[in-house]
Amino acid sequence: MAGRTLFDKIWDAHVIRDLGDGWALLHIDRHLLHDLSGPPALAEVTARGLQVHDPELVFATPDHAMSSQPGRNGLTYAPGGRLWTALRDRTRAAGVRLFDLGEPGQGIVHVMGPELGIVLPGLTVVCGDSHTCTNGALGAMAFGIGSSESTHALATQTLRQQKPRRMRIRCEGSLRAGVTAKDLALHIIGKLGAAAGVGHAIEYAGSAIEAMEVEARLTLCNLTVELGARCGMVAPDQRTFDYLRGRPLAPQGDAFDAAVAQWRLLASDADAVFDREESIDVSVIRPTITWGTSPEHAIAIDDRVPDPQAVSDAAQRETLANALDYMGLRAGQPIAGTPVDWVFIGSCANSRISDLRAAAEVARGRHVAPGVTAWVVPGSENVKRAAEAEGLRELFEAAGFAWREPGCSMCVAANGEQVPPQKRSVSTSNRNFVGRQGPGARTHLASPAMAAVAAIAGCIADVGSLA
Ligand SMILES: CC(C)[C@H](C(=O)O)[C@@H](O)C(=O)O
Ligand code: SF4
Repeated sequence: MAGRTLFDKIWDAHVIRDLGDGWALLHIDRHLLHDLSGPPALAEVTARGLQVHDPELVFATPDHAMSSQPGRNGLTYAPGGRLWTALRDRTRAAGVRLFDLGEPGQGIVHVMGPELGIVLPGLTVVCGDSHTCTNGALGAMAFGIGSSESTHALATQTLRQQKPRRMRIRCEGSLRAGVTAKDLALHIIGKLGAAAGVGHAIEYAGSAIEAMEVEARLTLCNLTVELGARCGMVAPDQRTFDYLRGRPLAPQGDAFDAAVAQWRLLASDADAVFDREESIDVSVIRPTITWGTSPEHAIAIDDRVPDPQAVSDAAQRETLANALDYMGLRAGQPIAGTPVDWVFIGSCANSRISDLRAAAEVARGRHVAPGVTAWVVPGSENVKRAAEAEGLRELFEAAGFAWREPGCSMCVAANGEQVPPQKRSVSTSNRNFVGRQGPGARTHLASPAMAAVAAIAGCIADVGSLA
């Protein structure tokens, strides 16, 4: 028998029944709920006269529609208040554990799952949210699902799924100073295109991944859905085990060591065959930022925005021209030096403690440029408390950044916090779609260090360019 990939091994271990044609009924180990997708799925279970099958495998937290205003509660943003109340009522009725506002554990769902040890190697993890792929960084098979799937999973703890093709992206070499997992992710999407992963589960491998801290792997896997793949993963290794040891919901003591022995077996076999293989030399990557309205519109900081006239395909030419127009940029202009109005440091892509430290390193002893509004929104209550304990809040506030409460905030503007029309934002989030941060808002995706540099410089600028 040919060797198996990491994905194959987890898939095989969860098949309850082979349904033919590549379809199978899978056992689901963890189901995460947030304030937008959780309440309707829970309501539908009840409406059908069903019950949550395994409430102890389901975990909930409010994140999307919650105000990030200091001192907020669930009602501060009124439309979110209805969702907050529904999530509280329905999780309580179903016996599902809720990590509520102000409690350790609350946060962006894809930040709190790994942080609490809810997500573990080898598990199947679902959530009604496309960035569930983030969790694959721990060696889990994690993917976003739709609302009827969420209802199905709540009622049965199973899901009917079609096995995706397997793709491996080998990342070899060393990242240059100032180049992060975010730059790598944007570089990969820019190079392969936003549809490269459609129909595939992606495994990131190679020396650059082995050298990468777990939080950086979470960032990389987070952007997998922007490659079109539902699932991105990294084989669990010693870094993973060290990250997970002692997490409150991970196995403890001897049980943890026994689990590690099993987790070590999950890595793809040396003779495993992937349907597609890509190779990236990470040593050539420069700090990377998007110029347009798709994550694939990624360029190096010292590049120029493209000229649509140089593109032969008419449809592609129009897409680029529209993106330039929306973004208020001129064909061929250097991206560096473009003035910015807003900076958002947050989102499930980049709001963990290592992200905040990277931004703080830039902000230390400097000040946000006049006319720039800069926010730091920690990814979770635990990240917020850890950052405050090490003085990052004071550091950011002294530098003129606003320090906010944890949640999705301006990543998707579902809590009413928006970048104003035609204003330009550098954001550490993962989507720069038209209107993503508010109607007419212009979003440039970048790393935390790049975002902090933009806040200080008042324009898009290279990391390390500050005096
Ligand atoms: C609102 C939610 C369902 C959505 C998602 O699925 O990803 C959001 O988190 C996003 O990032 O666009
Ligand atoms: S932070 Fe942004 S990308 Fe992540 S779950 Fe929230 S809205 Fe989606």
